[in-house]
Amino acid sequence: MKENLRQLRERGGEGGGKGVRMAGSGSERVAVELCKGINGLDKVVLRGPRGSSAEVYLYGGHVTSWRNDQREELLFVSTKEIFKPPKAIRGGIPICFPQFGSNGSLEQHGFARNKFWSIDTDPPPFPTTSKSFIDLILKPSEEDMQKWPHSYEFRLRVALGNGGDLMLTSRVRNTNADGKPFTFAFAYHTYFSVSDISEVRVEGLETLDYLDNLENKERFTEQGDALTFESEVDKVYLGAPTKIAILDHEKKRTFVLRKDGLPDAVVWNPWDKKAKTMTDFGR
Ligand SMILES: O=P(O)(O)OC[C@H]1O[C@@H](O)[C@H](O)[C@@H](O)[C@@H]1O
Repeated sequence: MKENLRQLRERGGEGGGKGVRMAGSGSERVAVELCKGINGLDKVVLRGPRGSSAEVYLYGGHVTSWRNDQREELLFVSTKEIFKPPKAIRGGIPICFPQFGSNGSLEQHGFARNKFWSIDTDPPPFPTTSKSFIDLILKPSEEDMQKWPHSYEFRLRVALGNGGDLMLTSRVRNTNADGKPFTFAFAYHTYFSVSDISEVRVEGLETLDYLDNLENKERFTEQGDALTFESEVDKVYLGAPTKIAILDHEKKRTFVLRKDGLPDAVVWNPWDKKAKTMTDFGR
């Protein structure tokens, strides 16, 4: 990665950005490019060898785009999103940290999605076969420490695999001077782009217990086959398997999610009524 970043700094990329070109591919695609996004915010563009790409804003450490080899967008970002800090970006992959939802005294989903992350120039080793990846880091400011008195380093690697798969890896290190332990919650709050929601089903969560956020977090057991959507859904599935699939019949596309070290899975769809109350939510 050091080499990757050194090249990123030293070579000029396209569009006024800084980039590293795909070695030996014969193509002009830049594997990692730092450039300006909407409202001049810094973003990193990752490009795979056959057309796939991803975009990561340093604001929020937020993935805002993921395209497959056919260059189809796989993530939803609201058309009403204004990309103006300190508001969190609506869509893509918000990072929830150190709190999920309203389960604590901090703002909803914690503060990491409202912070400017940095490019991590010297991350601890983490092997990858991909050339298209970026390491970001978030450390608390003094103001953050007033709200949440723990010192940490949150490292996020976003990697685009050679087959166009997107992989996010998070590492949180306790840097408290006295070594005092702390607890935190963490989630990737991914917005997948789907067609007609009535054509979508989720496999892998059936028969699990869940906490229903629409029923005061009461615990229920999921019945029946795969999950389908007929109204607003906001459920936390407990002890979810490592593999979950989202099948979109209309688009004839399946997302296969693999997770490691994250016990639960949240399914949220605001449906039309709640979506209309969210000023930044639009297709
Ligand atoms: O609007 P936010 O803060 O990004 O949260 C989106 C949704 O996130 C879900 O996880 C919450 O359970 C919902 O209640 C919330 O509406």
